[in-house]
Amino acid sequence: MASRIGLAGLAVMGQNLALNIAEKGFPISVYNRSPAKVEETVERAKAEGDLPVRGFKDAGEFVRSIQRPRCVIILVKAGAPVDQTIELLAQFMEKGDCVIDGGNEWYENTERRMEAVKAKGLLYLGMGVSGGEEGARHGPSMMPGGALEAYKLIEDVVKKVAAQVEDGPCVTFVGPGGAGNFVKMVHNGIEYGDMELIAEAYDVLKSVGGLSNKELHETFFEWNKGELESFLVEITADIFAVPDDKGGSELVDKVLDKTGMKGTGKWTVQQGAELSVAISTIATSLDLRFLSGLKDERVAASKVFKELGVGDLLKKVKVDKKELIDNVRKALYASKICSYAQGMNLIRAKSIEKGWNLNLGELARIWKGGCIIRAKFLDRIKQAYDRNPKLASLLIDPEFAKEMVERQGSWRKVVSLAIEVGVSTPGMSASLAYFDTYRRGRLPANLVQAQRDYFGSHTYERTDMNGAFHTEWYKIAKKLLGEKAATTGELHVGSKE
Ligand SMILES: NC(=O)C1=CN([C@@H]2O[C@H](COP(=O)(O)OP(=O)(O)OC[C@H]3O[C@@H](n4cnc5c(N)ncnc54)[C@H](OP(=O)(O)O)[C@@H]3O)[C@@H](O)[C@H]2O)C=CC1
Ligand SMILES: O=C(CO)[C@H](O)[C@H](O)COP(=O)(O)O
Repeated sequence: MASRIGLAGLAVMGQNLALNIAEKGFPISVYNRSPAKVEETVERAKAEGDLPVRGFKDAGEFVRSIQRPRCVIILVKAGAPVDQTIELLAQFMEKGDCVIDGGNEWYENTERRMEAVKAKGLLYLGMGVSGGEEGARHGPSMMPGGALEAYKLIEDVVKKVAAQVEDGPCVTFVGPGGAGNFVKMVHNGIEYGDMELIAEAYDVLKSVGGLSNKELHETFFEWNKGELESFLVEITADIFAVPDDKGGSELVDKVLDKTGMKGTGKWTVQQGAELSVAISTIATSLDLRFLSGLKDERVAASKVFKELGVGDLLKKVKVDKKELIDNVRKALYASKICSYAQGMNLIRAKSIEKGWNLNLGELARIWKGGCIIRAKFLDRIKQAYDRNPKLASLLIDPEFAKEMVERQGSWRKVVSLAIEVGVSTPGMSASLAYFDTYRRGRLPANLVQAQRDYFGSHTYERTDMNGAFHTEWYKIAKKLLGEKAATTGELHVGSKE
């Protein structure tokens, strides 16, 4: 009997997603470039409950083993491997069949491929999948975008395979074109932000508060019972409890402080710049990955500044641990709100640019389970956008605005304390600065505009009348201040260039 669906690419994600699909009752054919992974997957399928998985080492036999219209999920390395896999499989696919790329792909590649396969009569979906190994195996969050007609071909499968939350499966048809990949990309940008903010909370608690790994485990464990309840806080609590199997204390202390990355966070920040959307918390978390990479430089710099006395700043503070833990919890929560607000604004900006008509509330809903950023407060983010789909920013949703105001005192204390003792909290600081900038009706941007007009005749607008204005700042200042300088000798005129 023909399989309901096929999956090509049997590394971490593909292998686990294939077993998940089979376990949900959909017979599946699997294929991988290197045959060893095909055997491995089939063996796992047997061992994990005699699941209906059929392995193929020949691409043609693989495609022909699937019921028509054939749907094939591809889960290989993003970029050229996806093109090569499509080229291989498309030879055997027929009009009406559907290719679904489940990788972390650049959305424009999806749009290009969608057009390319259309010539052969094939349908195409770019479906971001989140949840890592565990999620893929037992229920990920999935973000399919492309042709609705294509989504309808796999809707029954993905709805069963996705993580299930109280208001449905964590999958939805995101939108046309590369919308699914774009949304997954921003999900990953938010993931970077969350991880950086959690790391800063850890640093403050450990470096300033002197918490042991045991205390850190207990703190994060407790936090996970409240407003911060989330997958990343949960796994952080676990990490502090894992001993080093090579001896000594906990393993986390032996992990080199250099963060790796595959690219989706960088794309998110590039898109922020492209669309003129401030995503400073997310951008800061990317910068911190760059700075973490400069391990040798940082070690050398720490010696230079220690000799000059900066390394001793920490010794000067005494903190109340309980109060610090409470303040850091509130600072982390408020910072997270800023980060999610930024990510959502980026998605909306893209949606407007591309005419995708994305539903932010529904996106928050499908992130409630299965994915890496799953968190209790996503339900409230969903509600905020359901209440007002045109909400300019999460920050001004009445519920979130109130929460930020309630936490701003603690937030400021944590950031000030960190600055005082020289422990950097760039993500929390960037979030606080974002909040403080966004909530101010008047910024010093008037001075920047005046400077631009002074040196480049770029013109400026006025607060009290319409139109573009230019002032001969230099000439006026020279005349006015030059005269004064001549008489008092106190004032000086700048130069035009
Ligand atoms: N790992 C994770 O936690 C997550 C990964 N993703 C994304 O899912 C996708 C798959 O990720 P993952 O499972 O980690 O696998 P990898 O990204 O490590 O890719 C390995 C797979 O790609 C195949 N491959 C590599 N080059 C080629 C090629 N030129 N032609 C054909 N196949 C090729 C490999 O085949 P072979 O065995 O023959 O080398 C193998 O099946 C990626 O886009 C990734 O970013 C998304 C969410 C989470
Ligand atoms: O997509 C993912 C989770 O959602 C992957 O785990 C991704 O690899 C994470 O990004 P990076 O490797 O850049 O930290």
